[in-house]
This record gives sequence, structure tokens and C-alpha cells, in this order.
Amino acid sequence: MYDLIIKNGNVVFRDGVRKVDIGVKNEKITCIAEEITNEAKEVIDASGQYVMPGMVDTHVHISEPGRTEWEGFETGSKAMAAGGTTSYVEMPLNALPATINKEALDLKLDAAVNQNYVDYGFYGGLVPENLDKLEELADAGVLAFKCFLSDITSDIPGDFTNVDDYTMYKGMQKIAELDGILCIHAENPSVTSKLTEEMIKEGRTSAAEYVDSRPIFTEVDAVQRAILFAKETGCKLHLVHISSSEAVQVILKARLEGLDVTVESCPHYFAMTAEQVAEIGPKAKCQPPIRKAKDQAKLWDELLNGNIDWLTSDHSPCTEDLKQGNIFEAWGGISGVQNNVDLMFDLAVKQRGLAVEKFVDLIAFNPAGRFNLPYKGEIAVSKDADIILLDPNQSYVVRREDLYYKNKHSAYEGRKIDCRVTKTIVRGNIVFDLQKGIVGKPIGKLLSAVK
Ligand SMILES: NC(=O)NC(NC(N)=O)C(=O)[O-]
Ligand SMILES: [Zn+2]
Ligand SMILES: [Zn+2]
Repeated sequence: MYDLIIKNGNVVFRDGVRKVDIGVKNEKITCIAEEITNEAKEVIDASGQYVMPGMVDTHVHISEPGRTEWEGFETGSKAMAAGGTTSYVEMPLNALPATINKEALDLKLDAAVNQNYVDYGFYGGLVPENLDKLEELADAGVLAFKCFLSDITSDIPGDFTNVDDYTMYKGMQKIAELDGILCIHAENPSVTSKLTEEMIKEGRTSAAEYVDSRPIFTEVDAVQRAILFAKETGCKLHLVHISSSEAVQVILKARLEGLDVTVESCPHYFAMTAEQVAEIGPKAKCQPPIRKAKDQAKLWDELLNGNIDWLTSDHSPCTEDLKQGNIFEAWGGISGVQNNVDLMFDLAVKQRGLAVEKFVDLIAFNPAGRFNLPYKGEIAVSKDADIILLDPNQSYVVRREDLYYKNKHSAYEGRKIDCRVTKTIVRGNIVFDLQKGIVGKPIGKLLSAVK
């Protein structure tokens, strides 16, 4: 007797797609066979659909507690469930206080209980004043550390700030000792902040000028410096939301030379060009910026050639008033997590011919492996039954009223997507069904690393 059987689907394994049935018991995948005829409490007919591991999104900002009006665990995780994400790792910034010591992490852990529809874990932040807190954060179970090279200043007490070089160096030494990973937002803060000042002063505040205020070389420069520091300290490195082929090439070269470094990029860098951002407006503002069409084409080559390790949403929501005005004034961060899986499946698999098993590596297997979650990210016996169904023949238009975000704005509003996540299952529990919406209770559990 199984808890759940998923029948007749095109199941995506790491080595290809096979039409098989999946049996789930006690939250795990316990059987994969051509035909399972046993009894089950629930049977799903997945005919005509892909059956894949849910997305393991290692880059999500939920600003609860402290800025809960921007996004909360409940609304954010419902959006993830509806979009095909089954686990996520939450960034140490945007909530107040930032997650830079154990007390702040405890506030997050408390706030997250009984609110999440999908499984969740946390980052610890690295900032100039918390070098002596990294160990307590690691002991308390953060899955990785995160720092900003890019300028991020705030006069609100407890808010996140960027690192200076000394902090990056010392932080990497400590994180190497703890056998952790440091994830870095890589942009040269001095150049980007001065260019920004200059352009605002001159009234050059169009979307095109915003892109020019954060040129690709500032990303490459910060990546190179992070790599140099990682070589010196032996710290494992991961570069978040990389926006340019030039930066990917630098990372690839360092990896070939033996450095333990990985790289992520995000759907918005593939789904929109700077030229389109000029039309969409501040809802599509992020840092680093969405690049021009000619640069995006090169980033696509990197993704299709297997040079980008995985995709993340970088879901960084805010209230709508912060997305008004000119693009320089608006909040930098895109709400996108609800449409990431089907949007990227459409763009990469359907439109550009990426093999569906490679797609699954990009959304699930690779991030789960890097973040020491070997029980996630793959359809295989003994793994958690975190499974999504995706219908490659269904189209939909992103509509505001369908979004679960606390603030229902999206850079993708009005966009047509030619495939759709129709069911999301977390450890054997159906949490989203296209017909019914969010189903059941917030059953999300805290992730723990297996080293
Ligand atoms: N404070 C943020 O959430 N920033 C985020 N914003 C973006 N990417 O525009 C990020 O990840 O840097
Ligand atoms: Zn960032
Ligand atoms: Zn982010």
C-alpha cells in the first residue's frame, strides 16, 4: 500500500526521460517501475506531462520578520509551491535584523514555523562586524554564508551591509575552517556607486542608463577578486546571480585550475533584455542589471553549453510603492519565483532545445548537491518525494490575480508562457494543484545539511 502513486508520466531522470510509475511511501520515493499495480491512498494520472524533481531554489529573499510587508513565509512559500519549487534557501538580508548571528537566526526559525508550504533552509550573512559569529551560525545549521561586495548601505540598525576586503579575507578563512561555502554578490562597489551618483546628478535616469551604471566589467572585476581571495584562503565559493558571459568565463577558468567554485544565474537574465526593461519599467530592476540583447545572447550560450551550474529565482520582493519613479530610485529586486520553472522550461527546453534532463540538473540536482542536500533534487528511490508535474502543451498568461506574493507585482505580468506546472508535491504531500490552488497545510520543514 503506497501513500501516493504517480502513473503514466514522462519521468525525468538524470540520464533521460522514461515513461514509468512512481510509488511514494512515508514521504520518500520507494518504487520506480514500468507499472505499479499496488493500492494507494491517492493516484495521480500524469499522462502527457513531465514528472520532475521540484526546484531547489538557493536564492530567495523572504523579508520576515522586520519587513514582513514586503513578503512573508506564508505568501512567499505559496508562490513557490504554485511555481514548482519544493525547497528553498533564504537569504540573510532584507528581513530585520539581518541573519548575522544566532539570535537573528532564531527569530527567523521561529517566524518560519507552520508558515511554509515547501521545505526551507537559511543562509548566514557575513558582514564587517560578525566575524566572531560565523561559527555559531554554522553550528545552528545555516546551509551557506552570503556576503555583498556590491555597495549595500543602510542607516537602519540591524540591516545588512557589504564587506570590506579585510572582512572578505578573514571571513573566507573562517568559513574554510568551518567547511562552509561563501556565496557572493559580485559587483565593484566603488565604480557602480560613483557612476550611479554621476548619472542621477546629470538627470540620466533611463533604463538604458541604469544598465550603463553597472557595466559588465564591474561584475567581472568583483568575480576575479573573490576568486583570488578564495584561492588564497581555500574557501569554497559560489557566485550568485551572474549576469554576463564574461563573468562565467572567469569562473570556468578558475574551476579548470582547480578552485572549488560554482555559479548561478536567474531566469530574468534570460527572459528579458535591457531593451525590454525600458518598456516594463522598475518592476524589472535588479542588480546586476538585465543586460542588452547582444550580451544576453552570450549568456544563453553559457547556459546551453553547461557552463552555468544552476538557476535561482533571486525572488527579492518589495511593496509596490518602492517600484515607482525612475529606475535608479526604485528597489532593486524582482518578484518572479511563481513563474520561474515553467518560464525557463519554455525558453530553454521548448524554444532552444536544451535536453530536459539537463534542465532538471539546473533547477534541482546541482543546487541540492552543492548545498549538501543529497536527499533532494532527483527522482530516485530513497529520495524525498519532491515532485512536480509540468504540462508542456498548456499555455497561460501571467496575471496579477493569480500571484500569491504579498505584493502582487511581477516583471512577467501579461507574459504568455507555453507550458505550465500543474502539481507540486513536497515529501509526498500535494501542496499545489492547478485546479484547486494551494492545497492542505503548511507542511514545509527545515532543511538540514548532510556532510
Ligand atoms: N537586497 C536585495 O534583495 N538585493 C537583491 N537584489 C537584486 N538582485 O536586485 C540581491 O540579491 O542583490
Ligand atoms: Zn545580490
Ligand atoms: Zn538576492
